[in-house]
Amino acid sequence: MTRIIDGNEIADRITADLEPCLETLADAGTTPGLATVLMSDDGASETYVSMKRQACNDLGIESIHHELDPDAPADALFDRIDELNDDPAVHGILVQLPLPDHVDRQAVLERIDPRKDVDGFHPENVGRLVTGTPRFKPCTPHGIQKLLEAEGVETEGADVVVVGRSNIVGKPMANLLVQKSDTGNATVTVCHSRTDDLAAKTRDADVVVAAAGVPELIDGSMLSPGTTVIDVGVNRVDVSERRSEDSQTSSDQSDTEKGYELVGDVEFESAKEKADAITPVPGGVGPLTITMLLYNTIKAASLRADVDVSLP
Ligand SMILES: NC(=O)C1=CN([C@@H]2O[C@H](COP(=O)(O)OP(=O)(O)OC[C@H]3O[C@@H](n4cnc5c(N)ncnc54)[C@H](OP(=O)(O)O)[C@@H]3O)[C@@H](O)[C@H]2O)C=CC1
Ligand SMILES: Nc1nc(=O)c2c([nH]1)NC[C@@H]1CN(c3ccc(C(=O)N[C@@H](CCC(=O)O)C(=O)O)cc3)C=[N+]21
Repeated sequence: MTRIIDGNEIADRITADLEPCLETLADAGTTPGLATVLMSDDGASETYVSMKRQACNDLGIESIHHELDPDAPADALFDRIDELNDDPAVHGILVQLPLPDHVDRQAVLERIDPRKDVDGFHPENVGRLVTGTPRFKPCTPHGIQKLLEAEGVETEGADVVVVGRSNIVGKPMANLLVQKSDTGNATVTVCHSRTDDLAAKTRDADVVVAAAGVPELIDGSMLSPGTTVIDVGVNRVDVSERRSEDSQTSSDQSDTEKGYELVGDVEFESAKEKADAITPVPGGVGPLTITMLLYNTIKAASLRADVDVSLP
């Protein structure tokens, strides 16, 4: 029987394990604060930021939110980051991506104080990760590690294919999996848009991590029996478009109301037939990303307060 991995359940368990860490910090007089910065009108970005803020409020992390007009000059964002870097109530800073075209994304990520960089995107934190001395592990790959661990999926000696080489998912995922550690020790192949014969690579894998941002790129014909499939993709696909191309698609009422449906990078129905275990979209990797953001914010606060909180 194929296991459908319940990301919400695993995320809830880790979140519950974070509660005592917050109590330890409270005893030391610290309430962690996460600043979110949104410079976009994009509906998906607004949704993700509000989910992050809600998760902070639910756990007892202070959420401090800033919005900038997408047409504002890049300097307005740099100035805001400088203020947040200097604000003692702020332990973590998350600038929601993507940013408008006129803003240099890498310059923005480098402007964030690396000790407040709870995304783990600053070059200092990337360097630490690659050299095996991580401070903040990027939330999505870290969440995937937690998910594999919770499901008892052994990475040591496993052939893992990561589809995607972005700085936010694919590359840090590959870096974590090759580390000499209990949750690493995998043999990793990183695929991307110039990869020749992707299906041959994924068919040879014990674990496939799909993070290409291409709806249903990976289907069952590209997988061997027994594979663990981790679907990172969260793609909004127009409901009417999808209905006309596939009359079998079952969309619920809420999809119709929203006008879009969430689709992963994996074609779930055919992949499920081959996989040993598979994450759904929604309800797979996404909830873990948010939980690991809370984790990193607590870590940032504990490093600053110099208090050992025994993170899970
Ligand atoms: N669940 C979660 O928590 C999160 C989900 N996401 C989702 O994950 C997906 C990936 O995000 P992100 O990494 O930011 O995306 P990017 O667009 O930054 O990167 C996509 C990567 O996939 C590669 N790629 C694109 N098309 C193909 C193809 N046909 N075959 C093989 N590789 C391909 C690209 O190759 P190349 O480098 O050659 O262009 C690139 O390396 C998106 O759907 C995003 O919404 C992202 C973050 C968190
Ligand atoms: N600085 C920065 N850091 C990020 O970590 C970051 C970012 N920018 N920009 C965009 C991507 C995407 N991302 C997601 C997080 C959670 C879900 C998530 O929880 N998804 C739910 C469904 C959400 C819905 O209903 O729309 C799920 O999969 O179950 C999805 C996507 C973080 N990202």
